[in-house]
Amino acid sequence: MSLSIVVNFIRSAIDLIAVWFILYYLISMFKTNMKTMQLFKGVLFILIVKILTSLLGLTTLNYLVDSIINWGVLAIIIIFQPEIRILLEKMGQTKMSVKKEISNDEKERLMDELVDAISTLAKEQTGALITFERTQSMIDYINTGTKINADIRSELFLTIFWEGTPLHDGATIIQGDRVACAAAFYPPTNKELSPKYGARHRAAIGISEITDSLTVVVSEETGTISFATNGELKKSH
Ligand SMILES: Nc1ncnc2c1ncn2[C@@H]1O[C@H](COP(=O)(O)OP(=O)(O)OP(=O)(O)O)[C@@H](O)[C@H]1O
Repeated sequence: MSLSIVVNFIRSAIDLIAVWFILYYLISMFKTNMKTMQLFKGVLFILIVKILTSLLGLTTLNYLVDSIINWGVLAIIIIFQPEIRILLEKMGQTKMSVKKEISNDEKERLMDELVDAISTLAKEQTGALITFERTQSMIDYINTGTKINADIRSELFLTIFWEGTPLHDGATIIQGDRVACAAAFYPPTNKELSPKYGARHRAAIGISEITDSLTVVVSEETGTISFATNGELKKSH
């Protein structure tokens, strides 16, 4: 008898700890993404209403909440398809396709090219958005732009972001030692930002909320260089 009580207690404890871990994991993944955080709050609200309507016996309201839940699941899957994919990728710790080894000399050359490009863009006040792919694949966003697959060269960035070219609108994505694309479109953030930040900075923060990438933004208005990662924008000094 007492053994079954102990077994039941252990079972309940494992159950609770597992739920706690799942919730903690989901919240820590969602907290940098306003869109998914709002969804999370919405789902929590509906669940609370569902529990209350069941407890209080409010049958009509309960029926309404049930319908919202049934259709809502389908709507969430459709609306949040990209986020769900990223979530599953993160859970499975899916890494990018096999990375090419880059020698130290080559890394140094790439750095010089990038520093040269970004400082020239800033000096000339040419607006730019350059994203570095990290562990999560950026392929969905590369597909929104024009594929380039070019070597990293300072002149290439100056050409891409020159206002006279159709490619200057949007973001350039770097995968390893290659410039994968130009003119990519990012979902902008919904965060409240200072009015001095427009669509370019919103796009940079937006992509950093849903991927682990790093984005460099050069402001056309001020020539300021900023970096967006993990849903945060930091100005360079
Ligand atoms: N969702 C987006 N994805 C990618 N690029 C975008 C997006 N929205 C805007 N851009 C880029 O930003 C440019 C407009 O920037 P805007 O002037 O509105 O932003 P800003 O944050 O005020 O930047 P700046 O300081 O350079 O003026 C567009 O021409 C386009 O190149």
